[in-house]
Amino acid sequence: MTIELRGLRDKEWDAWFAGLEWAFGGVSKAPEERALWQELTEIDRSLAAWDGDRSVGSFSSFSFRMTVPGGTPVPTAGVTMVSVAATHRRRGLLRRMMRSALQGFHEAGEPLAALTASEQQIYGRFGYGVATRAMRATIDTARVRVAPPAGADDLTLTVLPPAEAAARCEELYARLVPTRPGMLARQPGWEKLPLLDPPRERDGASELRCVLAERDGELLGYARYALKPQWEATVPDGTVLVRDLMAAEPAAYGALLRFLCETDLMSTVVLRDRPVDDPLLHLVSDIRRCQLRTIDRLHVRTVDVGAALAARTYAREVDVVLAVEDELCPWNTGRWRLSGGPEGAVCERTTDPADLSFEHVRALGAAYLGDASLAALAGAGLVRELRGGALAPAATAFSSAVAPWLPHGF
Ligand SMILES: CC(=O)SCCNC(=O)CCNC(=O)[C@H](O)C(C)(C)COP(=O)(O)OP(=O)(O)OC[C@H]1O[C@@H](n2cnc3c(N)ncnc32)[C@H](O)[C@@H]1OP(=O)(O)O
Repeated sequence: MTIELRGLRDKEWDAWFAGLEWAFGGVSKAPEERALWQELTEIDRSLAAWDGDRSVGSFSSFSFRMTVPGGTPVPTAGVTMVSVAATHRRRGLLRRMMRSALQGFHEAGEPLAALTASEQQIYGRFGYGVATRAMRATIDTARVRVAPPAGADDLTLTVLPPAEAAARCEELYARLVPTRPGMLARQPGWEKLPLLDPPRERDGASELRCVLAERDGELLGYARYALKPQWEATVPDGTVLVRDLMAAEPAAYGALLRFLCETDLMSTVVLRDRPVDDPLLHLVSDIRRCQLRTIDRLHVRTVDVGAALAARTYAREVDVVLAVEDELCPWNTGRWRLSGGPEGAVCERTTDPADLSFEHVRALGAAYLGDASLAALAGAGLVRELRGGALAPAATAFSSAVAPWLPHGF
């Protein structure tokens, strides 16, 4: 039977989203979360696959602006809500939707696409590389101390319901977005995402709380967290579950981490979605008792190689010819001269011989925000040095002083 692929219509959203929920295990989202995803869905960027009157595939994207090295926000298609019904899987439906979407992003002038994946192994074949990683720390606070931060004496900490502080937290978040490649500027509606706290999903934990760090009334950091009390016989053994922690200065960061780690009756603090260069690595007394784990987070695809490479800056002067092969986005295939440095760059087609070859376009996505080093990618055979001496300076140029980071999925 022929599967019809077409744009989603408003009135079809429920059936379309129900198909997505079923593909993700069949548990419906809590009503408030479902309502938020409906509000956030950009209908005109959503694809639906129909087998007769049955919705058998979903695909959407958000019109994000992502911080790239240099701090500029760049239009980025945030691929999301991807599913194919179990009855129709592995017949190329996702590939069809992806091809059609990438063509659309290209025509709309969005040089980048990005996603957070349900399974890491799905998207490399479509040219997405792992561009940011997320660190999780499970801190044994009975053994681990956080040193008192310098400059924190005049900070005030206040705990209150997250909704009461939401507007001020969003303001601080917006100030921090340009400071890390990978961060996404939040559009209207997105500020509700970190506040979602459906009671049925708390699994024995408290409702969310927000702790603010302020100096003379100025907000310098915040953390949103829940407490999960537990007792081992008569010994308190609770957990602090940290949803997010953002700080504009080291003293505020240190004060918040110390506050969370010193919560009475709690013996574990779990921080998820931290950058891989999180300051906690240097503040805790015993890193081995923090059970660090790193996973892939943001997968990035260069939809338009020339525009994408020209949109970021480079850590040092670079003048290099890159050879790219791109089956899914054939407009990228060819040779590109990238020249520029810390102030900006241009990237144009050339017929000059290539210095570096990207054996798979996903390597370009992995290196784009500065997380994966070109040298490491070359070590894995994904980048090839065609002119001796070209790799090392290009690897330095692509690097980022701070680890790229996205503190949430979408
Ligand atoms: C950004 C996001 O929204 S992430 C969410 C992704 N969705 C889910 O995980 C929900 C559950 N899974 C599904 O709905 C489906 O299995 C999907 C969407 C992942 C895949 O859809 P399909 O239509 O089966 O994929 P399609 O047939 O186009 O496969 C294309 C290729 O990807 C491979 N592939 C697809 N899914 C997977 C997977 N989960 N693991 C490994 N390989 C996969 C296929 O084998 C095929 O490989 P090939 O190019 O070598 O032939």
